[in-house]
Amino acid sequence: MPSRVSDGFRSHPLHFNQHKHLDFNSLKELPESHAWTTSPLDHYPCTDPINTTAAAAATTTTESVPVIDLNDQNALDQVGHACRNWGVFQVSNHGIKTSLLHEVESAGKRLFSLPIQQKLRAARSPDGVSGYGVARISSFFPKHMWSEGFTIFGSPAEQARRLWPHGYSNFCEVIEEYEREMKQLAGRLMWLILGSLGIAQEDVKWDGAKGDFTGGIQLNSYPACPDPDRAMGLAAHTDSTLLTILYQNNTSGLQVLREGSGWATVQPIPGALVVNVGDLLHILSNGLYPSVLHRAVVNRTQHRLSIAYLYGPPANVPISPLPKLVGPTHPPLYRPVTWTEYLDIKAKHFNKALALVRLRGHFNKALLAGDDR
Ligand SMILES: O=C(O)CCC(=O)C(=O)O
Ligand SMILES: [Fe+2]
Repeated sequence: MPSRVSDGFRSHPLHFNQHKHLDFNSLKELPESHAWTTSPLDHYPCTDPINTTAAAAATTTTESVPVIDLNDQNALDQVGHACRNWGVFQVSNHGIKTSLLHEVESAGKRLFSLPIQQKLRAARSPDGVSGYGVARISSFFPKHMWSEGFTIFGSPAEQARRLWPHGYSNFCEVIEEYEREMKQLAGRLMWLILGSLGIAQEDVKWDGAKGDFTGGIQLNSYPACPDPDRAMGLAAHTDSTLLTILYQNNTSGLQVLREGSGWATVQPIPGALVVNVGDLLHILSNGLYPSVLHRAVVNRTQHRLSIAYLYGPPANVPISPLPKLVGPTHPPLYRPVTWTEYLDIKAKHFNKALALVRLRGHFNKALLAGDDR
């Protein structure tokens, strides 16, 4: 990860010793620290206070997230429709071998099944990016989440060596291959998504780009939970990425908020990948493609694993609404912001970040003044 992107995380250290590291498998009851007083399923932030309809819906819906076959000749139109109406879709025929998906899944399982003391040897440091720990968004919520995570930006070797001093090479090989393949797929998906907005490669200038588009891997583990209705796997959030590609094992848990309808479960489809619009694509598209609010719920019997590939632009490139999408009747809604700067704002203001880079000066100041963190 380019150092300047990691600066976005480092400027707001997360103090993990405030957070409880649990040995989830040994617990027969949900501890108070993890029991959400109101149903956690009703607890979610409003991403964009200007848009209150999203915040009004707390119910669930049986509607299904679109599934798109990338080999379908109508894939471009389907992607456009899904991004505009959902901010998320599933893809099949994406070119990633099922065997690689299975390998990365078992690498994740191997990691999370280690004894807690061993995992803590690779704990993410308070101002660090990579390693084992609780979700970064934990500090914004009064209760802990029923999950553990492992973040990898850059080479996995340093962290993997701490976990398995004598046998880390297989883990690293799998992760590195997964990173390479995901980066390629993410690039392809980004141009497909932009293509669906009528944007070609020559329409976009990545000003002053130093370095490459890049990504990181977030492994998430959600152990079976003795009291799932009072627990939260991962609280509602949007991703601070251009886009995220998520592989989930055969256990459901991911839910996305469909505006006007409620929370829709993203049913796992063997071999398929979930693609969601992140905050930076929301900005590039001038709000046409919404960054989707999503969360993970847990269940009583099955362990769930998910692997997110978090894709973003070169750290120093200002991201702003694309010129082709703005005009006299469509003024730009967001100011330019680099990935590093955006991560910094998100680390400090979480769900208010997108509203804070929105071009409404007086409104943003009011938001900052009312910041309740
Ligand atoms: O586990 C999931 O399904 C969601 C994970 C997620 O949202 C994330 O890692 O940002
Ligand atoms: Fe996410």
